[in-house]
Order: sequence, then C-alpha cells, then structure tokens
Amino acid sequence: MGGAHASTPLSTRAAVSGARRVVVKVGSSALTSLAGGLDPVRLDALVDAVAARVAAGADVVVVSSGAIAAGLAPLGLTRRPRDLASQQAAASVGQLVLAQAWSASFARHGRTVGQVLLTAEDLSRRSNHRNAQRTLERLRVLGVVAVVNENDTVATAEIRFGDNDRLAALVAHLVGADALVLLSDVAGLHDGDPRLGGATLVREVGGDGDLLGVSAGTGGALGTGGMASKLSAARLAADAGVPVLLASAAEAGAALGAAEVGTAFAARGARLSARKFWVRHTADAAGALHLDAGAVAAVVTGRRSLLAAGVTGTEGEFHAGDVVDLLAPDGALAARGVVAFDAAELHTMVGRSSADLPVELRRPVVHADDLVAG
Ligand SMILES: Nc1ncnc2c1ncn2[C@@H]1O[C@H](COP(=O)(O)OP(=O)(O)O)[C@@H](O)[C@H]1O
Ligand SMILES: N[C@@H](CCC(=O)OP(=O)(O)O)C(=O)O
Repeated sequence: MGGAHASTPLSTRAAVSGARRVVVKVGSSALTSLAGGLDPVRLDALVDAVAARVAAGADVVVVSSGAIAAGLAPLGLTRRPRDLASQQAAASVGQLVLAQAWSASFARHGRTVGQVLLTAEDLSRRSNHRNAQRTLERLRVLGVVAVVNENDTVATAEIRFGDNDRLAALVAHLVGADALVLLSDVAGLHDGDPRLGGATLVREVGGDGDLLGVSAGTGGALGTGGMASKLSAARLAADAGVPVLLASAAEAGAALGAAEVGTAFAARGARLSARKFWVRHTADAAGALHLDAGAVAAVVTGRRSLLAAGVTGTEGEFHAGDVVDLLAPDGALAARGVVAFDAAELHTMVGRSSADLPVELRRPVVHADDLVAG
C-alpha cells in the first residue's frame, strides 16, 4: 500500500478520528463467549462508544458478526457447528437475539436501530446493490443506526462473502464511508499470532513494506477469518482510498475517539467512486474480452474508452450492462468494465475500426467512465 500518494501515519489516525461517515465492524469474538453467548456488558460498552461518536456528529454504520455465536447457547450447542445447515440454523436463532440486543442497547441512548441483512449476490447485482445503497442512505437521513450482517440463512457456501471483514470493506464503499474501523479481540495487527506469545503490535501500515515479516493467522473458536481476513479487508478498503483502523473492541472508546490505539492502515490515493469500486471488486464478471497490447495501453495508461478495434476476442454470454474482465494478450487481468454490447453483437465487431462499423455501433465497447484498471 506504499507509493507516492500514501498518507502519513499521523494523517491516517487524524482521518479516522475526524471521519464524518464511519463503518464499524464488530467481530463475534468481541461480542460473545463460548460459555455465555452474547455478552450484554461488552455490547453496552461498545454501543456507548458508537453513540458518543454519533452524538459528536458522525454517521455510523455498524457491521455486526455474532449471529452464529449468539445462536449456540439457545440451541444447547457448546461449539460452532461445522456443517453449513447447522451454522445457518444457529444464525437464524442468533440473529434475532443479536438484533434485539443492539436495539435495546442503542435505546439507552434514544437511538433507533435498523437491521440490514445482505448476501454477496445482493451486492454483486447492480439493481440490488443500488437498493441496498438507497436503504442505507434513507436510514442515515432518518437518524437510524444501521446494523448490517450477512444474510446467513440463505447464503450458500459458494457465494458467501466468506467473512464479515470483507463485507465491512464492501459496505464502507457502498455508503461512501470516510473510514473503516475493525474491532476484534486483539489490540491490532501483530507481527505474529499473539496466542503464540512474543508478538509485537504493528502500529502503522503505510505500504506493503510494513507487512514484510508479518504473519497473519487464523482466528479463535468464535471468529471466522482470523487476522488474515482482516488484513485482506483492510487492504481492500485502503487500496481504494478508505483509511482503516484495526483495534480491540475493549478499546472502542479510544478507537472511535482519538484513534490512538490499534493498527492504522493509510489510504492509498483518492477514494474510488462507489460505482467504480463495485465494477472492480464487488460485481461478478459475466464474461471476458481479450485485448491487443495497444488497447491495454489505451485503457490502463491512457485511461481511454475501449474501442472494438482493440478487442481480439470474447468469452461468455454477457449482455449489455454486464461487468466483464478485460484481459491482456498474456491472459492477465488488465481492467474490468461495464460492456455496452451483448456478446453476440460484439462478436461481429471484434477488431473493426469505428469507420468500418455501422453508424449505430460506433460507440465505445466499454466507456472510460465505466472502466477500472486491474
Ligand atoms: N498476526 C496476528 N495479529 C493479531 N491477531 C492474530 C494474528 N494472527 C492470528 N491472530 C488471531 O486472530 C484473532 C482475531 O480473528 P477472529 O477470531 O476471526 O476475530 P473476529 O471474531 O473479531 O473476526 C485474534 O484473536 C488472534 O488470536
Ligand atoms: N455472519 C456471521 C459472521 C461471520 C464472521 O465473519 O465472523 P467474524 O470473523 O467474527 O467477523 C455471523 O453473524 O455469525
């Protein structure tokens, strides 16, 4: 995440503490214990910290894990089930407990809570993506704190977000957040797994160089992705321009206040628009276009629209409006973009210059505004 545009560590923490719109992700390990299930004392402390930030004028969207963990005790289970159907059943029971607990805790501050359950498929489809964006925006205008989780009961193994760290990074871009705060049961990213002893806290990540020698491992009995998924989500957000703070939920007040705790990941460059982020990271590609070297240079370096003359072939049965991968001659992903033609139509245009095309087809195959370099 290094490079000429990386913010300095100092400005990263200032950016997090001064952010107007913040996504706060809370891990299962920070809200629940295997023995006691959902912990109302820890939840109240966390809500106090979020409510203080909201009272100070910020818009906060919460991404809360913990549905599966909160469903264990009511079902008499002593550990997280391994099979998907039992995990989904636990999530079904636990999500109700979780949402009620968030609602009751925020009610102490006179705040109303709205539950938003999303699947990866929802965010990858443009229309559902827009609907989710509109709902979250309306909740914000109404002064309601949105509490987001994956819709575990319908998400299948193949299409899951995988973990809520990734979901939180996607939601941060969905709502145009100025900062992402990931709260877990550790003080931040360490150079090794703290459970093994001797690990040191990494305070600032300004670029990939700061991650040399860092080994991010798996999580505890309640969490899903461990530190590896937090690191990958932090990089996803920071690489697209959103600064990230990774801290312990026990230090939520400080993390959401002066932001002097935890690990701060500097944002790299300007923030991608929600639409470009969606094209690059969230949408499923419906097919691929093969480009010649000149076209790769034009779209990647020149940031120009892709014309039919530079397309050497197509893959897949995509339709106009779908997202497609743009592949370099060696097969590497050069960019992604929204294609303006159906595959069948584009097939007849491949390699032809604009002058050689019927007037109604003389427009870019992928417009520069709908294109993000890979
Ligand atoms: N390099 C590392 N730095 C910090 N924590 C690590 C690292 N490697 C592994 N971990 C483990 O990751 C855990 C957090 O991940 P996880 O259990 O999935 O939490 P959550 O439920 O908050 O998502 C920590 O409790 C820690 O034991
Ligand atoms: N949707 C799942 C969350 C899975 C997950 O990513 O958990 P965690 O690693 O604790 O953030 C649940 O609510 O149990």
